[in-house]
Amino acid sequence: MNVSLPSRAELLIIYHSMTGGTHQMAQACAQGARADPSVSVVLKHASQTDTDDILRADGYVFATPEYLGSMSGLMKDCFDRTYYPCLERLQGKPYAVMVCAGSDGQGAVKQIERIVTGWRLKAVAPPIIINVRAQTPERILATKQLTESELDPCVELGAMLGAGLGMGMF
Ligand SMILES: Cc1cc2nc3c(=O)[nH]c(=O)nc-3n(C[C@H](O)[C@H](O)[C@H](O)COP(=O)(O)O)c2cc1C
Repeated sequence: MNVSLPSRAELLIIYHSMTGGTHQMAQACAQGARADPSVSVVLKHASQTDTDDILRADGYVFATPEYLGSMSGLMKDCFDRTYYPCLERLQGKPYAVMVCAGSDGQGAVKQIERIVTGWRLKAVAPPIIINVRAQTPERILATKQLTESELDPCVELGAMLGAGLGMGMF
């Protein structure tokens, strides 16, 4: 007899990072979400994320660095490749945004919010921006090491999304 188990809700965390900060944020978020074993958590680099990944998921975290006042080029490339194939097919799914920035971060948040408004996604948490206080070329290009307390909000965001998806709350 074939017994098909109900499929687990999936949280897709899409990230890009050049000097490590956003990657750590995305990993912390995944760690928080994995506290709920009923949810499948997929952590994917933006360059490896395609339309099928996005269509399959039940909720999203978009994690990007802020570069030159906007999201990173590879994160934008991910939206460029998937925006129209996913249009009208994601209505009402929950999302959150995380940005790692040198001193600002608002530009990247605004851009992502505009794009996913087109997808009719539903924001379920305020954006998280971590500022690494990097404003000289040396500090900007240095590998980032975020502290546990800086990353705590990312873990909490993941836990909230994981629990919410697990319970079918969104
Ligand atoms: C080309 C470039 C442009 C940047 N522009 C901005 C910016 O407009 N605003 C800002 O707050 N930080 C800016 N930064 C700083 C980065 O956001 C910061 O270094 C952050 O750690 C990047 O995330 P990552 O460590 O995940 O790569 C810039 C960094 C680079 C390399």
